[in-house]
Amino acid sequence: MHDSDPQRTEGPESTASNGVGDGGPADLSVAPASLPEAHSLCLEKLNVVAGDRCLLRDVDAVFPAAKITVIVGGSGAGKSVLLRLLAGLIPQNGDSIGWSGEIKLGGKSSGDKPADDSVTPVKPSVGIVFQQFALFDELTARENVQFAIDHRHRIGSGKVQSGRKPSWTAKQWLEHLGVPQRTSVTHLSGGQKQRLAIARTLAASPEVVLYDEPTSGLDAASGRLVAQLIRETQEEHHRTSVVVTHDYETLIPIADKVYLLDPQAERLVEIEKQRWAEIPQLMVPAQDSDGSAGAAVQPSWVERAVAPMLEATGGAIVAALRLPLDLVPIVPRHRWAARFTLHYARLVAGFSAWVYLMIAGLIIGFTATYFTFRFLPFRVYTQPLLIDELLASIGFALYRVLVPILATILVAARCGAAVAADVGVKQYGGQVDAMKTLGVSPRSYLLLPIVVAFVIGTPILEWLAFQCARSVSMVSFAMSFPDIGPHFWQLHFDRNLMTDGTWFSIGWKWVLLKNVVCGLGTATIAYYQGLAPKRSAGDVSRSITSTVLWTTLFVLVVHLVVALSEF
Ligand SMILES: Nc1ncnc2c1ncn2[C@@H]1O[C@H](COP(=O)(O)OP(=O)(O)OP(=O)(O)O)[C@@H](O)[C@H]1O
Repeated sequence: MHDSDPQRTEGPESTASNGVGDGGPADLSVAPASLPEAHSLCLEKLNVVAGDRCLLRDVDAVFPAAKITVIVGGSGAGKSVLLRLLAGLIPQNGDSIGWSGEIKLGGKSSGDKPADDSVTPVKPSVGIVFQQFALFDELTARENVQFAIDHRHRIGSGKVQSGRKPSWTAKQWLEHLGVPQRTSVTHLSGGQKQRLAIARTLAASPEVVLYDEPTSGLDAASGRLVAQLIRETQEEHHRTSVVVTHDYETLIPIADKVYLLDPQAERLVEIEKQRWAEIPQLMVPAQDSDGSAGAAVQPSWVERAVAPMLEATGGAIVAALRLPLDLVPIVPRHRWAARFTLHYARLVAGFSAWVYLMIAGLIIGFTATYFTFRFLPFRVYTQPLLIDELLASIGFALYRVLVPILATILVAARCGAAVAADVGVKQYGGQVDAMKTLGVSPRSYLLLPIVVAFVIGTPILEWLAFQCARSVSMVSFAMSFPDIGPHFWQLHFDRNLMTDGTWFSIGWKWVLLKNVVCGLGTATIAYYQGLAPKRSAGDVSRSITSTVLWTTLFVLVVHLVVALSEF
C-alpha cells in the first residue's frame, strides 16, 4: 500500500503550479513546447492469445486524441497484457503471448472515429506509468526525469516525432508535479514516486500515455487524488491517455470514454456514458481456458526434468554466440553509459569486494606457505635441501593457478549474484520495460556496463588478492624461519615469475587471459539470467541461484582448459 503524500493532502490543485521542490522557482506558466499534437490510437482486428487463453478476438477500438479512455475489467481479464501490448513490449510472436492485427495512430481530431484517410501508419510513441512505478533506484528523482528527456527522440518513429523543440527541464517537471529534486528515489513516499513516474513519462513527450492500475493498493482518498492528478495532467498536456483498471469507482469519474474488457466475449465493449452506472454488474470474472486457443499438452516428467536443463544450456550457448553482436557499442548517450558503468563497477569491485578478495588472498597465501613447510616429510633432512625450490614452487602456484582460481570463483559467485539480482529486480520491477519504452535497448546501459565492470574489475580484484597472498606468505615464512629472513624468501618466491628483474613478467598473459575470459563469461551469464522474464520474486531468486551455479562452473571449465593449454 502506498502512503499518501503530505504535499498532496491540501488538494491536488496545489501541485499544478506551486513550484514545490528544492530548486528555485521556474516559469511554469506555459505547457512544454515539445509536446507533439495528440493523435488517437486505433486497434484494428486485434487478436491476443496468452498461454492457452484467447484474451481478445478481432477487436476494433479507438482511443480518442487528447482524451482519457478507461479500460475496466475484472481480475485476469487481460488488462496488463493489453497495456504491455500497446506499449510495444510484447513481440508479435512471443514465447507465451502472441498477437495479430494493427495498432495505429489515428487523426488529430478529438472525435471518436478518425476519417480512414487520416490514419497514420507509424509506430505510436507510447509512454507508460507503471503500476510499480519502475523508477531507477540508483538515480535521483531529477536524474530519472533527465534520463527520459535525454532519450525522448528515440521513442516512436517517423513523422510525428519530427520538429520537436526543447521543452521543460527535469527541474521544471519536478517542480510542476511537486517532487523533491535530489532525493534518492528510495526515500520518496508512494505518492511522490507516482508523480515522479508521471513526470518521467511525460518528459519523454509520448503521443500516448498509458496508466497501469494507477490506484491499485491506495486507500480511497489517495486513489481520488491520483485520479485527479491524471485528469489535471491530461488537461494541461493534452495527451491521449489510456488507463487500465479494475477500480472503476475511482477512475470512471475522470473518463471521457470507457471500454469494458469482457473476458467471455473476448472483446473490448464500449460502454455509453448513460450506462456507466451499470459497470459493476457488467464486469464478469475471467474463466479458465476452454483450450480453444491451442490445446496445452501436459509434458511428461522426463520432459519436465530435461527441458529446463536443455533450455538453460541452449540459452547459454546462444548468449555466448550472440555476445560479440550484443556488445557492439550502440550507446545512445555516453553520459548515461558512464553513469550505469559506475553503478555496476561499484557492485562488482566496490569496497566490500576488496575486503572479500583480500581475506581470500591472505588465507591462501598463509596456508600455501605455512603448511608446505610445516608438514614437510623428514623435515630435518629435507628442509635445507628443498627450501629454495619449495618457495619458488609456492610463488609459481599462487601466481599462476591458486589465486586466479580462487579469485575468479569468488568474483563469479559474489559479483555474479549481485549483478543478476540487480538486473533481475530491474526486469521484475519494470525498469527494463521503462528503458524499452524510451527506445533504449537494455544492452546499451546494462550489458555493456556490466561487461566493462567485470572485464576491468576481475583482474584488479585478482591482483589485489595475489598481493595479499604474497605479503602474508612472506610474513609467514619470516616468522617460521627467523634466521633465514625475508630477503631469501623474496629471492626464491619470485624466481619463476620474473625475467630480468621485471615483476611477474612470466605468464602474465595467461593470468590476464583467465581473468578476462572469466569476467566476460560471468558478466554475460549474470546479465542474461537477470534479464530472463520474471513473473514473481521467486523467479528473481532462482535466477540468482542459477547465476552462481553457471558462473562457477564456467570459471572451473575456463581454468581447466587454460591449464591444459598453459602447462
Ligand atoms: N507472460 C504470460 N504468459 C502466459 N500467460 C500470461 C502471461 N501474462 C499474463 N498471462 C495470462 O493472461 C491472462 C491475463 O493476465 P493479465 O495479467 O493481463 O490480467 P489482468 O486483467 O491484468 O489481471 P489483474 O487485474 O488481476 O492483474 C491471465 O490468464 C494470465 O495468466
